[in-house]
Amino acid sequence: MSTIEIRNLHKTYKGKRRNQVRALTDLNLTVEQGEVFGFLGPNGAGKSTTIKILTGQIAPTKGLALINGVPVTNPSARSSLGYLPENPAFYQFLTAEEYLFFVGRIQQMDASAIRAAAQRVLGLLELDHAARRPIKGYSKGMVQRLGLAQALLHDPDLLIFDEPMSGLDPVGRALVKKIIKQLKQEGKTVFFSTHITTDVEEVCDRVAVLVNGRLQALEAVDTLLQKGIEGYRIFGRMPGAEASQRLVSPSELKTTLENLLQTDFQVERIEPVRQNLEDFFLATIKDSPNADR
Ligand SMILES: Nc1ncnc2c1ncn2[C@@H]1O[C@H](COP(=O)(O)OP(=O)(O)OP(=O)(O)O)[C@@H](O)[C@H]1O
Repeated sequence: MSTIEIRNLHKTYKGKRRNQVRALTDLNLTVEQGEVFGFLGPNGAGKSTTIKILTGQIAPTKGLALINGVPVTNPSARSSLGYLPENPAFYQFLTAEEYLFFVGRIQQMDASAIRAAAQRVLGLLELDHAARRPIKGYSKGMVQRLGLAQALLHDPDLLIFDEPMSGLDPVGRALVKKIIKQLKQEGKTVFFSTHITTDVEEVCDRVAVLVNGRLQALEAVDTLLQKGIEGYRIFGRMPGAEASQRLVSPSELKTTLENLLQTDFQVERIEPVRQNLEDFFLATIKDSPNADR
């Protein structure tokens, strides 16, 4: 059974004066246990809409979403779910410690479990120094990190993060990526939306690209990077000579190496020259027939 299953999902928002917005059209995808899954798409692609459906906040117009086989309309689907919304907002007058206590109570944790878990997540998100300060004095990055802390508090098996790196500086982004990798090592499933391709490239097993509410691509990140290989750079030197390098196409690699082995050229290393995920993402959006952002 898949951890997340999305079947033929459609969502149309009804605007004023019959202005309808079609946010999702026939979306199908599954996320398996232990996967880190990147949900990539430009602004307005339908990422938050999908996440709001998965977390039971809005209903789809048509189709079905399941968590561990349970329809998301059933609250028990969310029993082991940690969720970070796109723009987390908190009671400004509470301290982080107080807020986490409030969240822990909602998760039906007892006081001593909340205290231990709060200490753990505040440490993980590097907020321990500010734990007793009112949230109103927090920077944007601290608010985002508190959003992640509350999602992790009850140690859920599935994490759904809507743009987890949003508003974070490079140090904060690196910290969140490290946490996502740790979650994977613990066997957790992570589904997160973003429009930043490097975040996906560094931490995700698979990526789905959504454009104007339609799934345009769904691939393993490794496969994508492998597919994007445009050539190889061979580094080496002739005895006593300066180091040199040459660029060959994938089809030329074998013969070039065979020819080099007939000479005294010493091959020092071979590096693939490839498109990155950003190139793939931009090409996917460009090729999309309905890219009218
Ligand atoms: N409550 C709503 N009422 C009407 N239209 C909406 C509503 N929420 C979202 N939309 C529209 O649905 C489409 C998808 O929006 P959504 O927020 O899901 O995209 P997104 O991929 O999360 O975008 P972003 O990266 O900018 O957050 C957009 O055209 C948006 O304007």
